[in-house]
Amino acid sequence: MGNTCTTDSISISRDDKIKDAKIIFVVGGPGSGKGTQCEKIVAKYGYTHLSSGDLLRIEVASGSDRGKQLQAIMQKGELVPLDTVLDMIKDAMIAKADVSKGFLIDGYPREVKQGEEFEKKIGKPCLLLYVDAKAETMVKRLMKRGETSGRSDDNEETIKKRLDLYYKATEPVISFYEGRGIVRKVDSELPVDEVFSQVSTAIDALK
Ligand SMILES: Nc1ncnc2c1ncn2[C@H]1C[C@H](O)[C@@H](COP(=O)(O)OP(=O)(O)OP(=O)(O)O)O1
Ligand SMILES: Nc1ncnc2c1ncn2[C@H]1C[C@H](O)[C@@H](COP(=O)(O)O)O1
Ligand SMILES: [Mg+2]
Repeated sequence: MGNTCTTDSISISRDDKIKDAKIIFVVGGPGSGKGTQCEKIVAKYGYTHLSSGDLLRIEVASGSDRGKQLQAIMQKGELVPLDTVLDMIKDAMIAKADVSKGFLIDGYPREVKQGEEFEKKIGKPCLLLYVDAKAETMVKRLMKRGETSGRSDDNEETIKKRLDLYYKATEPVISFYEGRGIVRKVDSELPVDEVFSQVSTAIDALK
């Protein structure tokens, strides 16, 4: 049997390890505050934070050929191929499955197709946290972050492309999951702790 890890007495497929995992999608525009809120969720609830952007940047930092290709795409503010990012998330989930209380999937899905493929290959989310902020606020935050982040996409030209793509490709994801009744919107114009209070209410309401 492929894709299997064997112990002394039982065989557990890699997919089985995450099939019943608690999954929370964290979606919002670039610079809306997804990563900031995820850090606070980790501290309070002990969930595992997996940011698709961070996973991609790790690959870029490795200097691999694949990392170089990814860097070129991200620098332009475009989306990397679906299979690449989904495989990275799945591998990271499996690696943490034995110790994880639940997964925060930050920055994914970026388009409806990504959500559909995630559900086919991994499982269904129980909540979509929608971190909402105005375009103007997001641009200001990213320009400020760009002074120290070292992120090659935190510059005016790429920020504009990331924002355009967010409105075109990612906002439909929110409508898609609203149809399922699992979207909880938080107002990320507010100070971080006030946003987190709304986030906590949404998480505490989960069974
Ligand atoms: N509620 C807030 N009020 C003020 N500043 C905030 C707030 N939330 C986040 N920030 C700051 C922290 C960062 O410097 C910047 C972007 O936040 P961050 O959490 O990194 O966004 P993000 O993860 O959604 O962006 P990206 O999509 O680019 O990864 O804004
Ligand atoms: N889910 C994703 N699909 C395609 N491309 C992605 C995804 N998550 C991140 N990326 C690429 C494209 C983004 O502009 C950069 C940075 O992501 P971020 O969430 O802002 O850290 O990575
Ligand atoms: Mg982030």
